Amino acid sequence: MKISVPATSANLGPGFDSLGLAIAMKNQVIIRPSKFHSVSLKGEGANNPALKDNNMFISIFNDFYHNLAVKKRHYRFEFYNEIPLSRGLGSSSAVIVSAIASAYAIEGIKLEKSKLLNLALAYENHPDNITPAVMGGFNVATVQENEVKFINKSIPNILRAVVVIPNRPISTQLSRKSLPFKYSKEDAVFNISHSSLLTAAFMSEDWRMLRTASLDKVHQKYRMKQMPELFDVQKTSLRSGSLMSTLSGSGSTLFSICFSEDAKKIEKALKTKFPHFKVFTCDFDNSGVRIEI
Ligand SMILES: Nc1ncnc2c1ncn2[C@@H]1O[C@H](COP(=O)(O)OP(=O)(O)O)[C@@H](O)[C@H]1O
Ligand SMILES: N[C@@H](CCOP(=O)(O)O)C(=O)O
Repeated sequence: MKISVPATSANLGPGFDSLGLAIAMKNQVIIRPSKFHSVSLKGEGANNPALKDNNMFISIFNDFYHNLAVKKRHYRFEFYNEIPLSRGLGSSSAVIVSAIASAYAIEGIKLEKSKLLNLALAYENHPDNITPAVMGGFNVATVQENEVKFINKSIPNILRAVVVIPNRPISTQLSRKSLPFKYSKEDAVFNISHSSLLTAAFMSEDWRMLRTASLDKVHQKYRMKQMPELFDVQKTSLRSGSLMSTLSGSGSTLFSICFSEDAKKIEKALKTKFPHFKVFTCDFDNSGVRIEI
């Protein structure tokens, strides 16, 4: 059995804890029955001892498998990870979603995507990464009475993502602690109006509106201060023709959206100016979690 889950970019500027989309970069796990429990890791995190000794996937998988399995078996888990850890590309959401989906699929129990999403919420209480990880595409999500309420839309292939991944991680948990406890009414109104405009721009495919709509006063400036070079990455991307450029999740990745024909030029400008960062162009993912039995 093979499960794959896409990387995600959350917030998209003003939509803190609410907006997110999926890109065509994924983590995959192949699970086979085996005589003993065993784990192999390739790609991102392969040299991280924490992922071998105390793997978040295995512990979440066990939470569900022990309740669902009629007859417990041993498995070999082969992980092929493309999503870097703690770079703001939803690595933890991908793990949560794939672990829950795997436990159900291995027992042959059908799991609706909406139920998977609500189960994932117990492990990550903001829905902006888990929703695109499950659904793919662009998503607006909120949580009401422990349920994710969301609207999803596919992203057309006239658009590309340009991704800049710094060599330093930022932990989501710590990064959230660097944010203010209170905001002024002006900042709240600014973000509500921009987030609404950004959502309307995605829904009506008014891509020229993204540049104005993606401005934010709630989180980016506080977080980007930890890595001031990111302000320069953002400026370079916008000057080179991006439609929008925002901190991805809690960082440290800077995420830009552009018309497909502009992607190479933007990628080249960013690679030239920031040779120490990983820069690449990527498609969007409109499918979300995939299970192949
Ligand atoms: N492929 C993986 N396998 C197991 N655990 C992972 C994997 N990727 C991420 N994690 C867990 O998620 C944590 C990173 O989560 P977080 O700081 O929220 O970063 P991100 O912004 O990438 O979601 C890691 O420290 C690790 O515990
Ligand atoms: N809304 C969250 C998103 C965190 O995304 P991640 O990919 O950095 O885990 C936040 O801004 O903290």
